[in-house]
Amino acid sequence: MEYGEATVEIHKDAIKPASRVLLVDDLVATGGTMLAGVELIRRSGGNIVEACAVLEFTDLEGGKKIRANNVPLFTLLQNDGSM
Ligand SMILES: O=P(O)(O)OC[C@H]1O[C@H](OP(=O)(O)OP(=O)(O)O)[C@H](O)[C@@H]1O
Ligand SMILES: Nc1ncnc2[nH]cnc12
Repeated sequence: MEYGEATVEIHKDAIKPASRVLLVDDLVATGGTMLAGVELIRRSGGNIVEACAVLEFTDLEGGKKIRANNVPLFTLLQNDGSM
């Protein structure tokens, strides 16, 4: 997602209506992957209670975009530089 295009899919029945969802990934870089997950979960009728990741590259501002979409995001480590 960071440098091109990718597809994120979910099973139609993966999220029961009004489910409380915790969205977990290892890394937030541009935020594209997590935002695709947010959209899929919300379209499926789920409520995202919180999202979390081990590492956030703050220079890419993906975390900012996720939080701007009303998703409380917790990241364990933040690095200002994306390797
Ligand atoms: O915030 P983004 O810019 O979307 O990047 C974060 C995503 O990139 C990595 O996945 P990747 O697609 O590289 O596959 P991988 O998990 O198999 O390494 C990582 O696991 C996240 O899911
Ligand atoms: N900048 C990055 N470094 C390492 N893994 C990644 N996955 C997505 N973006 C990445």
